[in-house]
Amino acid sequence: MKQDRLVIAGREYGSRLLVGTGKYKDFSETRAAIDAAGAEIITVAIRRVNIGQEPGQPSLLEFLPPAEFTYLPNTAGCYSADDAVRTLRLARELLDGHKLVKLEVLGDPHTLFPNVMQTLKAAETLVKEGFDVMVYTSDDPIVAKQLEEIGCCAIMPLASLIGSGMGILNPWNLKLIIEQSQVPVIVDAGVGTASDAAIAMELGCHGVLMNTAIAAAQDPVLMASAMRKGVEAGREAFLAGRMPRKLYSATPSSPTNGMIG
Ligand SMILES: CC(=O)[C@@H](O)[C@H](O)COP(=O)(O)O
Repeated sequence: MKQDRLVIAGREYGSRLLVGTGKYKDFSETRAAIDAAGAEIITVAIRRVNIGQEPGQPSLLEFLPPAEFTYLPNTAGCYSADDAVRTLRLARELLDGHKLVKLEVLGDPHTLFPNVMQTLKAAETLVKEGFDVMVYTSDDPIVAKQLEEIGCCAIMPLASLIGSGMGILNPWNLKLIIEQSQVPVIVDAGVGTASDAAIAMELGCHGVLMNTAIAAAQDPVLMASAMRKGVEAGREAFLAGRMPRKLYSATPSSPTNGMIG
C-alpha cells in the first residue's frame, strides 16, 4: 500500500491514533501506553497536567519529550471561550510559541458536552491569533461546517460522552460530517474498545483521539496496542472499500460455473 499519512496543519503523521495523557497511575505508565499505541500526537490538559506550570514537580515533558512527540495542549475543564483562549495562550508560552492546539469548551460538568456557541467564539479568536485549532465539537454537521469555515484545521466530533466508553452513538451524523469536510475529521471522546476505533476509521474518519479507554483498561499498555491495531485495521478496511452492500440473501461463496452434475 502506498504511504498513507495523516496531514494536519501541513504536517504529516504516520499514526492516526491520538492519545490523551490523563488518568494514568503515573508518568511511566503514560509513557509505556503511548509507546504501545504508537501515537505521535499526544494531548495534554493544560489545567491538570504539569508541563512547567508547577516548577519542582514531576513534569510530563521529562517522560514524553516534545522532541519525540507532537504536543496538543487542550482546554479540558474550560467552560467559557475566554477561559479556553487564556489557557491556550499560557500553553503557547510554556511550549515556546507552539501553535497546534485542541480547543474544547464544555457546556456542563455532568455531560461534558461541548458548548458550541462558546466553542465557535473561542475558535474565531484563536484562529485570528495564529493558532492551528483542532476542535472538539458535537456531531452536528452544521456546527462542524461553521468551525471549518472559521479556519479550524481539524474537526473532532464526539463519538459519545467523554469518559463514557459508549462507542459511536451516531455513525450517520459522523458520515455527514466526513462527507462535507475538507479538513481531517477525528473522532474524539467516548471510544470504549478497539472495535469502536475500527468502526470510526471504517466510516472514513481520518483519525481517533482517546484517553479513558486506554488509561482505565485493566492493562493500559495492552489496550493501547489493541487500539493501534483497531485504528490500522479500520483504516485499511476503509481504503479497501467494503463489499458493495449488506443484503439479507445468500450467494454461494464458491463459483457455480462448470459444476459437475
Ligand atoms: C483527552 C481529551 O482530550 C478528551 O477530549 C477526552 O478525554 C477524550 O475522551 P475519552 O477519555 O472518552 O477518550
